[in-house]
Amino acid sequence: MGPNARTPRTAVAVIGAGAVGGVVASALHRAGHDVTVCVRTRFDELRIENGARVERFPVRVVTDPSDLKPVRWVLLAVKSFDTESAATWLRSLCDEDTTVVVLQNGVEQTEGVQDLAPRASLVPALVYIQAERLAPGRIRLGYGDSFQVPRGPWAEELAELFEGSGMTVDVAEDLTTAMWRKLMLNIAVNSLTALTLRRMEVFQDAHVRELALGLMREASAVGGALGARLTEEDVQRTLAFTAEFAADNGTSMLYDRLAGRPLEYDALNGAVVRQAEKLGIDVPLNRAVTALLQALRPLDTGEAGVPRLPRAA
Ligand SMILES: NC(=O)C1=CN([C@@H]2O[C@H](COP(=O)(O)OP(=O)(O)OC[C@H]3O[C@@H](n4cnc5c(N)ncnc54)[C@H](OP(=O)(O)O)[C@@H]3O)[C@@H](O)[C@H]2O)C=CC1
Ligand SMILES: CC(C)(CO)C(=O)C(=O)O
Repeated sequence: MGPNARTPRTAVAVIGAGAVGGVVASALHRAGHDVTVCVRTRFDELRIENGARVERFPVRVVTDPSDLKPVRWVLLAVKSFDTESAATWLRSLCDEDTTVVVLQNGVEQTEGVQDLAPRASLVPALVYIQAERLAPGRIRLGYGDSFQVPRGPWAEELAELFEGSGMTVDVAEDLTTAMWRKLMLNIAVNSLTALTLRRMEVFQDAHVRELALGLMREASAVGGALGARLTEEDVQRTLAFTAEFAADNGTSMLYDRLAGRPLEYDALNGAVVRQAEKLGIDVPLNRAVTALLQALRPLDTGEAGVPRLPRAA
C-alpha cells in the first residue's frame, strides 16, 4: 500500500524491533512510510504473524548508528532496562525537530530519556497490544492495535502519521489516570505470569485472582495519591479484563523469563513501591512480588536454549 493521501511519506526510525517495535514498524511501513528499524540482533526480514495470517515487511534494518541522520519521528521500543543502551541511536537520530515516542510500560517512561536526547521532544505512549517476539524479526501479534498519547501538539500529527497503518493513536485526556490504570494491569499480569510461568489462563485460578486484586488495590491507592482517578470499580474492571486475553497469551515479562532475559520489574511493581515509599503508603504485596522477581534464578533450559516448559495446556 502506498502513502496515504494526507500524510506524505515520512522517514521514521524504530529503536528496538521486538514485539512492540516490530508491530509498530510494520504498521508504519503499511502506511507507506520510510521505516528504519535499529536493532541489536540483526535479522533479514520483519515478519508479523496474526492468527493464520503471516505478513512480511521490507523495512530497512540497521545495526550501526553511524549510518543514520536525524529524523522527525523516533519510536523507542526497547525494554526500560535497555533505555540507556539506546543512547547512541538517539544521538544519531535526534535533533531539535525530532519527537521521540517512548513505547514502554510503567509510569516513568520518559525519565532518563531526555538526557539521552536533549534536543528532542518526548512523548510517553501507553501501548494497547499483546505481542510476543518468537525470534529476531519474527513477532506474533495476539491482540490490539492502538496506543495512547497525552494531548499535545504532536498528538494530531502522530494520528496522521499512523493513518492507513491499521493502528490508531488515541489521546489520553487524563494521562495520570490512564498510566496508573495500565500499570494496575501490568503489575498484576506481568508479575504473576512470570512468577508462575503460566500464561493468561492462570487468572482463572481464584487464589491468583485474589492476589491480583490485592496488587491492583495497592497500585490504585498510590496512583490515587498522585492524582489518578481510580476506584474499586476500575480495579474490578481491570481484573475482569484478564478474561479478554486468549488463555495462551502471555506477557512481556513472562516471555523475558522464558528466554532468560532480564525482567522489567523495576519499572512496574518496583515503581509502585518507589512511589509508595515517597508517599508513606504501605504496599506489602508489591514489595513481596518485587523481591521475588528480583531474586529469581535463570530457568533451566534445554539443549537449544529453550526452557523446559510446556505452552498452556
Ligand atoms: N509485548 C507486549 O505485548 C507489550 C509490551 N509493552 C512494553 O513495551 C516495551 C517493549 O517491550 P517488548 O516489545 O515486549 O520487548 P521485546 O523484548 O520483545 O523487544 C525489545 C527489543 O529491543 C531490542 N533492544 C534492546 N536494546 C537495544 C538497543 N540498544 N538497540 C537496539 N535494539 C535494542 C531487543 O533486541 P534483542 O533482540 O537484541 O534482545 C528487542 O528486540 C516494554 O516496556 C514492555 O513492557 C507494552 C504493551 C504490550
Ligand atoms: C499484558 C500486556 C500484553 C497488556 O497490553 C502488556 O502490557 C505486556 O505484556 O507487557
